[in-house]
Amino acid sequence: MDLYSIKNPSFLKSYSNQQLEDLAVEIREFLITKLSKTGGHLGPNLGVVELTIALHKIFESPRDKLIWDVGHQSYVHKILTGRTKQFDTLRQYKGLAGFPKRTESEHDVWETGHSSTSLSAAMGMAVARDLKGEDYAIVPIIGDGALTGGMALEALNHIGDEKKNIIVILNDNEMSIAPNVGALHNVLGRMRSASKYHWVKDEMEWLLKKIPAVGGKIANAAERLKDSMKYFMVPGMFFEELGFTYFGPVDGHNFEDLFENLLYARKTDGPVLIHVITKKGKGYHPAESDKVGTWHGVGPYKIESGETLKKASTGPAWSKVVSDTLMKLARDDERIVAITPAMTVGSKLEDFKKEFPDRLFDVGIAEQHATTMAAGIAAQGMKPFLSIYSTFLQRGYDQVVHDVCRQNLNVTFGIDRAGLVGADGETHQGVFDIAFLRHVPNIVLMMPKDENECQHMVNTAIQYDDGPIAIRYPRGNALGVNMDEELKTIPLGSWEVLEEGTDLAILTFGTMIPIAVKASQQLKEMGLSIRVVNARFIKPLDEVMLQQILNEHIPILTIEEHVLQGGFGSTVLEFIQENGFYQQHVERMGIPDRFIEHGSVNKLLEEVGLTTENIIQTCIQMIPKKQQRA
Ligand SMILES: Cc1ncc(C[n+]2csc(CCOP(=O)(O)OP(=O)(O)O)c2C)c(N)n1
Ligand SMILES: CC(=O)[C@@H](O)[C@H](O)COP(=O)(O)O
Ligand SMILES: [Mg+2]
Repeated sequence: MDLYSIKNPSFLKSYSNQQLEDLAVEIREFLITKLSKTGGHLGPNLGVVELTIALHKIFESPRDKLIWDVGHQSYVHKILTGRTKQFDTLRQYKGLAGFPKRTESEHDVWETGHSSTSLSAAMGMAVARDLKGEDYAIVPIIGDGALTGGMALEALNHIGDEKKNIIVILNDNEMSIAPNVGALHNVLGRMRSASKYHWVKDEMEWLLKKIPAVGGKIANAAERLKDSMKYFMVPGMFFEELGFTYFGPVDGHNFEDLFENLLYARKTDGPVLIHVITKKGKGYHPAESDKVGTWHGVGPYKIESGETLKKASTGPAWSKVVSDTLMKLARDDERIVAITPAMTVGSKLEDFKKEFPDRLFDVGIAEQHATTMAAGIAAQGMKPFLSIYSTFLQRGYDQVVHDVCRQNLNVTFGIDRAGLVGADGETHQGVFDIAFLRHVPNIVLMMPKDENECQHMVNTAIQYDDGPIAIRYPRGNALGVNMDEELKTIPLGSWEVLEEGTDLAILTFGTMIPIAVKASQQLKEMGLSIRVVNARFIKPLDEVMLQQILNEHIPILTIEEHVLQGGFGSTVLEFIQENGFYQQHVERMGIPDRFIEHGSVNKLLEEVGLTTENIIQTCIQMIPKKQQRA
């Protein structure tokens, strides 16, 4: 099959199993080759090649609804639905998205990116289908990692009770990003080793009923016996007890096994859960043998060796600066405990885990639990450090407000991936956390300009015992500046002037500092004197310095790699209004009121106007002409 000729999955109906096997080989080769150039979620997609083919053979997408949980494993689905030729642009600006996208295809019936939403979406679609009297299959595909997400369990609870016709495909590869964790993972482990429960049950009934006269009575007795046998034969009665008909374990790389179970499930009334066993990274040795999670999401690599092609980086990964500093502090401070919701690898906490195995907790994809657990740890006088991506902290918002800040507990938030993240696109941009945190009483919120200030901020947070405190830092690598030997504490709410200036003051922080300084230096050559202030504390503001600037009656420009609505600039505007500076000229630069799609961070910064050139133009427009002539 020429993958580029695929327009839709209908061709699969006429394919023999051998042809499907050949197709699977072709798709694997395609993925390994293409992603060696573009990068992407190679491991997850290599694991679902046969499963995706089987689903599109048995079901009629888009009439039947395939819902991909997280959606990082939807590349095969995208190939089978006519998007092969777009893979050269995978996760690139205006290119093919790395997750399902409704504007890309009618087969993408639900958009994902954040984990554990598929079952709730499926239930919603089932409610609508049944109320409208329509008839089609609804098939969420959820991984064993995503199943540890709280909302997945909320949905299972509801679906099982409402008895909706939904066919849940549990794609169990024993991996989240890293090896999966949790009691549910252990239950699945017992299920994986169980024999095929349903075939044993049905074959036995069929045989018993064949015995003339007596058989019927024995069959009834056996029925009662069978139900009690269930408890022995299906250790994972977990799903049956929740109201699902459980099928499994099914070999997710065996078409016959997949077809039998999918066809059986399709004619079964009520909710069904098919427990499919797959191998993450199947077909590419480096990914298949990955025990850490390196091949979950990768950059470009050499196919032969599996060696990833490292981009020239300036400084260390921001996440590593944070975790190394935390390790240094943890050696002398036994109060410190690190928590991650399933992102040990991404947050560079492997070394912390090695050195302090009893003081690192990977709670699974459970951000709400992680946040309130941190509160519980702090309530007992310890110092929890919750390392959590900005975008995933959105899941724990109520826990931040209700459990951490309201009780004023000493939780430190390491808000990783703060700012534009790039290739993962709009579901992952870390551009809302200032807006959803700064208005919460008791929280301190800061962002370092470089890795040296970052290590001091981690220290400042650990030494701070007056309530919750958050450091936000970006994805990728720091600037490559020198690191002080000794850790310092930074006075809370203290900003610093980086460039002196008398015509206009730029207030900014974090990743925007370099372009603000560059703009100021270029404007200086044009005769304009632009102050650049490192407003490294977003809450509390440095009210003394801000008051001084306001008393100079010079224009103020705030710049942030964060949404404008409710961001840092809004905080400055509120202060100005509350302090009666009604004539103050303020302009704000930041991310506009829309979702920012995937692409390189530099390209996205350009798209939203966060560039040196745009800062220069904005400053020129803000400074009165006469002043410029002076
Ligand atoms: C709410 C949320 N938290 C964390 C993540 C990061 N994440 C993406 S995929 C993944 C692991 C998913 O494991 P699983 O569902 O088993 O899929 P697999 O990669 O094994 O196919 C995680 C933790 C996310 N996308 N959403
Ligand atoms: C699909 C998903 O949510 C994760 O795999 C995410 O893509 C990881 O992001 P980083 O690459 O920034 O760790
Ligand atoms: Mg998994």
